[in-house]
Amino acid sequence: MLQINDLSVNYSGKPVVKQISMQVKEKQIVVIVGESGSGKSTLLRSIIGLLGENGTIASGEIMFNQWNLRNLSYEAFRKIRGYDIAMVFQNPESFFDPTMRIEKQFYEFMKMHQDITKAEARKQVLALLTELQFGDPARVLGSYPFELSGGMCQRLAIAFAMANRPKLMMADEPTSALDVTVQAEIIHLMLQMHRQYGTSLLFVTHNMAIVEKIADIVGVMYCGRLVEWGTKDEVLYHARHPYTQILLKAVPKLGKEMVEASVLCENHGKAGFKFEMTPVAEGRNERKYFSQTHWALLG
Ligand SMILES: Nc1ncnc2c1ncn2[C@@H]1O[C@H](COP(=O)(O)OP(=O)(O)OP(=O)(O)O)[C@@H](O)[C@H]1O
Repeated sequence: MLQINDLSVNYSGKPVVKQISMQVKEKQIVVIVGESGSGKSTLLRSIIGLLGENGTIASGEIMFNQWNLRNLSYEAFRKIRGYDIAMVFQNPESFFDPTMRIEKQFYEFMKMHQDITKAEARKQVLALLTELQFGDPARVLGSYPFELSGGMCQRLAIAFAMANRPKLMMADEPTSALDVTVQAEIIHLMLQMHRQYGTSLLFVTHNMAIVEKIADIVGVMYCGRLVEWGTKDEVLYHARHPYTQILLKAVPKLGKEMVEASVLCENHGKAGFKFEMTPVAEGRNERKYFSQTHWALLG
């Protein structure tokens, strides 16, 4: 679905993303990790065509289905953005227009891509929010962004991104500005979208717990390069690049002193998340131990 070949990106002539090749297949979840400043956000922004004034694609191609996104006109790109490819950003509050009620913002967005009436948009959005277990969707639609919490705004931003049922949803650290319980809710919501609609996800995070929880494929960026690429198990348990090995070692140590957490995340929505902490016995299955412990770091 998304195929990137030999992509290099500069800011004011300075290389920031260097010769990256990667792909996201249908219904796949790809997670990109890497140190701060390694170019993760720039990679996502170049895909969606939002590099800003001083950013340029120096070489390479970005194929999305039949389109080479580099060659598209502004108008053609605008049609794909928000319809076939959607993006969720880090700070939910800045995503919405503070002067407009949420309902109007959904309508304005949806009518950019669909021939739709206000009433039909409202019906569809109410159905979507109900499906996503928003309590009192009508009240949410009637609110201004400042009347909603950061977590609610981010969940809405995801619903917003899903309003046109994109094939690919990209998310740039969508949880880092939120508290840990809400972080878990956001991940749960994205997984729900993925399962329900088969939406592919391309996700940037610093949080290895999220990698362990959701990734099919993991890419590791270092100094603008994609230095590791493979299935989650390949990267987490058989990392080849020294940077990945260091990154994994830097994750809070898995020792006897750590606790295991049973995360009842599938029950989320009604009762919220619960973390049940019990001591870990020595010799326990390492994979399960890793997964649950790290996921617990979210909470
Ligand atoms: N608009 C810009 N103009 C000039 N340099 C920029 C711009 N945006 C980012 N950079 C620089 O490009 C490099 C890559 O930034 P980018 O935000 O893509 O990294 P990142 O891996 O997403 O980092 P983080 O994890 O901290 O968000 C950094 O050195 C950053 O300072």
